[in-house]
Amino acid sequence: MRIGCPTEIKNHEYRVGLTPESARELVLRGNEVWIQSGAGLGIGATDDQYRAAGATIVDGPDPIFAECEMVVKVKEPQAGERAKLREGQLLYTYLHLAPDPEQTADLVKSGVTAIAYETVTGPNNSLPLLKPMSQVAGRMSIQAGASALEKAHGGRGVLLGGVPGVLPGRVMVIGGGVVGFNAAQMAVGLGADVTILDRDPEVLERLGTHFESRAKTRFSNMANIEQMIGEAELVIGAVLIPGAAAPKLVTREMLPLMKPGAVLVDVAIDQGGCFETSKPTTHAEPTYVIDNIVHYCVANMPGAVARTSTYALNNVTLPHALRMAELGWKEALRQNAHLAEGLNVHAGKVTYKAVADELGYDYLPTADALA
Ligand SMILES: NC(=O)C1=CN([C@@H]2O[C@H](COP(=O)(O)OP(=O)(O)OC[C@H]3O[C@@H](n4cnc5c(N)ncnc54)[C@H](O)[C@@H]3O)[C@@H](O)[C@H]2O)C=CC1
Ligand SMILES: CC(=O)C(=O)O
Ligand SMILES: [Mg+2]
Repeated sequence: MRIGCPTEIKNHEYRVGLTPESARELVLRGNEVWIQSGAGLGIGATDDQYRAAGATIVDGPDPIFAECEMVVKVKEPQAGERAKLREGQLLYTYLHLAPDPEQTADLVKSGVTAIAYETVTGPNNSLPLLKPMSQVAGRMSIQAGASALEKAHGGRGVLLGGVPGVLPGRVMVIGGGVVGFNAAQMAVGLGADVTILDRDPEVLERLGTHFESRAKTRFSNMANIEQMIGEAELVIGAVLIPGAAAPKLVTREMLPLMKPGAVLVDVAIDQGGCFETSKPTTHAEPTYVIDNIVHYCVANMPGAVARTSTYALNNVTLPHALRMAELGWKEALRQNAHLAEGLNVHAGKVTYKAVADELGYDYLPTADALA
């Protein structure tokens, strides 16, 4: 199969879909790999490293979109990229369609077959192609929040760990999955006063067993969120209903309950955000202030630590890419029900139920798309 990897063009996105090492694995199995010149520079990978791996370097993205059967990326295709997608082409990347009607309409119109990393499943309801980026974003969320809490950045002027004689800052993590767990780990490590809220009793139990007395857990409901929001210096939004738009758990009316200069970090912004006042920001301008509350809502947080993130992402995306290259996407999805969960759009139809429901499309079950 001919597989192409263009340079990412989203604001401050430095990751790349294929590392030179991944390109080599694909080439070793008889595939042709085309890499846009410069695509790897954000992780320090040169064109020569890709050439040494057996890849072909091409100028600009056009040859890749025009002539490759599978396009491997990181972030959702931007408008200019979507215009280049073709019927029968396979797109393998993060999509986050539920909060993104424009992207969904363009993908449907293009006829492309699109597999979203974030809805590919694994055993025990896990999301293995989202997990490494959630680990990165969860850890980064505390760094980002700590920085936003500094006075010069609009924050309350609180050091999360406190100092001897002064209490630490209070961190409230809403959603105790991969992002929430990693955020809590970092916050606990800094010495902050940490509470994690989730609505899944098994998740709460796991967190309680892991953190013991180093972090508190609490059931997530409106009463508890409303009561705790007034005490927190830093609130991390880390909920997910797979494939669906995030529920709004902190409303605009709740902001006056918060301490002036407190910080909201909405990691769930890629699924539309779990705070009513969240809107996507970029690494160039990551924060804004509403009602004295600092909001950080960067939708591609892992792009800032591109090297770590790209290698972590390739570790989990490559095995499926190799199988789709070997078997063709249809047969690979027939043989692997977890990968089949990744199919979001095919030949002009939405094939992921939560996306179809959210955006009002007819839903084509994946089984029908594979028939
Ligand atoms: N902004 C960024 O750069 C990045 C964003 N993300 C996003 O972060 C979000 C979280 O991802 P993961 O932690 O991997 O998901 P996950 O599935 O591991 O965890 C989500 C947790 O939210 C909980 N939850 C659902 N509804 C809730 C509610 N009403 N109250 C409290 N908890 C609730 C679930 O029980 C689950 O434990 C996703 O939207 C993901 O796409 C992930 C990586 C990077
Ligand atoms: C998951 C996601 O949105 C990211 O890694 O950018
Ligand atoms: Mg997006």
